Amino acid sequence: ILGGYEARPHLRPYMASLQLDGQHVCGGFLIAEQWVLSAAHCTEGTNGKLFQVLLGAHSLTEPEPHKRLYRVRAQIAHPGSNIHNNRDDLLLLQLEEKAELNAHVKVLPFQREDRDVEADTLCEAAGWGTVTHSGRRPDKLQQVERPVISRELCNHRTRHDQTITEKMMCTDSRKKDTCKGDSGGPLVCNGVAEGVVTAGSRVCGNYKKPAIYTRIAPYATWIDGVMASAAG
Ligand SMILES: NCc1cccc(Nc2n[nH]c3ncnc(Nc4cccc(O)c4)c23)c1
Repeated sequence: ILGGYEARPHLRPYMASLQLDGQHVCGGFLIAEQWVLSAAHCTEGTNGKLFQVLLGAHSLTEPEPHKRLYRVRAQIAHPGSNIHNNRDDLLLLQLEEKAELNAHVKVLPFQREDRDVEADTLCEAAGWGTVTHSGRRPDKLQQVERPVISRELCNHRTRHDQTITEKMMCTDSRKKDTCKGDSGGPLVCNGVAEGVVTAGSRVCGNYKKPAIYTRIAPYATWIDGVMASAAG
């Protein structure tokens, strides 16, 4: 997160850190007791290795009550996701067991009504992604508030030039923005997860490249289907 600030500890008890060999790679969030939603692009370069999921954390390194690392039973990327574009950039992770819910570990509801969030709506992104252009990584969860911009503006030829589909949304990226390692985290508007951070052009903090999110509502049926079929 560029231009943000340290989150109030455990005020975002749904936040997950997707880790490989103890290293934060991507964000994610708890959508059900045994399921975390993140971004398919997060599996790039992981060589098919399964993530471990850190829940209940504020600091990535300090011991904290209710902080716990979960093994992953399955990672299911949306069938439409691919390395060449940002379309269908969603990843479902089934935890080895149900997460123990408490004050620091909670499920975040996601939007099921497929209607665009109005432009200028203030939403929040949070993550343990880089906090400087030189790539400094924070130990504690960061957050930033960003206004939604219209798809029309985001698709302008000087911005993302007609690549933003009706299954994506954008926020202004002037100075305050998501960045490397924030992918997979939720964009929360009025307490509901409306989008999942996708890297897009990978540019951070430049108003010419607004931040892009995969809207969740269009994928509610897919998400429910995967969770139902793997249940049991
Ligand atoms: N703001 C959109 C967004 C959301 C999520 C991730 C991203 N960026 C990135 N995702 N993956 C990356 N691998 C390498 N570099 C990256 N961005 C980068 C790194 C240093 C300085 C800088 O200005 C930008 C990214 C960008």
